Amino acid sequence: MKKKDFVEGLIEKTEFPNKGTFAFEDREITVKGVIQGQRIAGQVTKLRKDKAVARLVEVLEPSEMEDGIPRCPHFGTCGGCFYQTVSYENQLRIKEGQVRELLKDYIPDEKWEGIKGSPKWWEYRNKMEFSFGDEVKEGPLALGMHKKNTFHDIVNITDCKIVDNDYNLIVSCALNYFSRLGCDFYHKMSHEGYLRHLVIRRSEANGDLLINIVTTSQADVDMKPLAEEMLSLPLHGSIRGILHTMNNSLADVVQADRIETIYGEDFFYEEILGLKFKISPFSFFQTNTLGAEVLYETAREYVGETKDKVIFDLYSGTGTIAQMLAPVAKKVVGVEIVEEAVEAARENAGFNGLDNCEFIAGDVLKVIDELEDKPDFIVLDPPRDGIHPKAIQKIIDFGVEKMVYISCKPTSLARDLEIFREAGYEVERGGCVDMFPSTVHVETVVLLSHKKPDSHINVKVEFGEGEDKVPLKAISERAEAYKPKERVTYKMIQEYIEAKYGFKVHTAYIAEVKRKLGLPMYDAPNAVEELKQPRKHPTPEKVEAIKDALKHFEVI
Ligand SMILES: C[S@@+](CC[C@H](N)C(=O)[O-])C[C@H]1O[C@@H](n2cnc3c(N)ncnc32)[C@H](O)[C@@H]1O
Repeated sequence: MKKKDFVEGLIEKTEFPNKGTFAFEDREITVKGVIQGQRIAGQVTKLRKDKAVARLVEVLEPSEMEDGIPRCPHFGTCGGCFYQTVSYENQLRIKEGQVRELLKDYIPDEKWEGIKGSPKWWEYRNKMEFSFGDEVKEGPLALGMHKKNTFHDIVNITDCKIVDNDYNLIVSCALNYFSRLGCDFYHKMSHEGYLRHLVIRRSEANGDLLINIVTTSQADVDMKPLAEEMLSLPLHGSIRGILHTMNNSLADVVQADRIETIYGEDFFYEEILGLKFKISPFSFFQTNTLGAEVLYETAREYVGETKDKVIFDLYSGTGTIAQMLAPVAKKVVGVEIVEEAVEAARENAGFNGLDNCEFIAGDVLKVIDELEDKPDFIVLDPPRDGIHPKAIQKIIDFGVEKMVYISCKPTSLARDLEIFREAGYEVERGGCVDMFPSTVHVETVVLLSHKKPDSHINVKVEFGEGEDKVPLKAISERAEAYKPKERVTYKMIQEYIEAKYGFKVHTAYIAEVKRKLGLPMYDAPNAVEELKQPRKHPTPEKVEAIKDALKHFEVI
């Protein structure tokens, strides 16, 4: 086999999010963007001894899991949905299987509680970010989603099925307006051009819409006529506000240098589990409102009894979880990095009549050191990349008995669970909630609990000389033998090695040698370092020196 060769095979299994493998000649071939059971053709891009990586060229035969016709005319070209040909039941089966496989070392079968589906499979999104660009290089202006497997090309969206049709009408209206005016889109490479994104948010509770047109300030276009055209569209819902955000940053993210309200207000209201939330243009809110109710109910069940407890809601967004728990807790403290979301959370707590919530703006990693309260319980709901390893260590240092971790990326969760496990936490309950039908994404919720002894036994003894009595001398001898040894730190090992061998060893190397020897890792803050440098390994000379130090300190 050579690079660029064409290979063919039946996808035997896939791992999250959609990476499949099949056997070809004597190699295991990995290919992205496939479904278990598909027969595919690929082209080899990387070659190793008994493995290869291929790029998907064509799906030759569908999988047995694919029993539907895609609803959306953009399916296949648009980079948004992936599973439209798969029945919803099978989508859940695939996602659950992938998460189970990924977390099998952390969640035993008896602790796994399955996957819960989204109440709505279509038109479920309450927010969509469309991008301006072109469908082909130098082509006419386009507005829609990124094409599958590309960063630059856009597919015009006219009939997206995972949003309400109001979104499609607004997108077409904006595209027509800017095309008529001959406006150019912002080119990421040259940083020239005007139009960047169109972000639409919609309340599931009442259909209200908030429209945000994001541009650079490289042109001066009158947005009022566009607002009037949008307001005359035959929409199901009513437009609550139309905003124009100026963003001149080089990064391809929706953020604001300046926001102008063209029409109405710069917020709208959403309802979840009977609570009301004010949502502003830049604050995080779960994108599937009804799915979020299922997620939050699952989390609430995992949290359990909250009476008289101080709860930390870390990565709190607009404070949804905090406010759901506050009515039956002593106090809830939310920490969130987006200030606007924190302001909204405070305001929301006011609407909902809650006076035992405190919301703090800042990075969890830093704010955590300044918190005055001590938590009895912690809820974690970090962004996709998971929790900063140093923040995990600080969270562990609170020493709470239980935590709930909600994750929107199971690979990040698996990485973080390793650190929690090393600190003595194990998963007591775990399951998935699907908030993103037709896409590869899925939420996972786990309840972490600090390990306790399995059981206690009571033994009655009498001390002294004579039958059935335990002599005091024997006790003192035994106590000497069982006296806990001095805790051997990484620093002690490093100093020993430097003094004896004259070189330094990284804590990550010590951790690696300890792990290979099967030693307990509860005391390993260096897991952090290890994550940062996953590819480096100690030389045999350093391994021997570390083992020697471990023997010296009677660790082995
Ligand atoms: C997955 S969302 C969860 C929000 C909220 N729990 C909810 O359900 O709506 C993650 C949140 O973490 C916030 N965030 C990201 N990095 C952060 C950090 N370092 N410190 C605090 N908040 C952060 C994001 O702004 C976002 O609101």
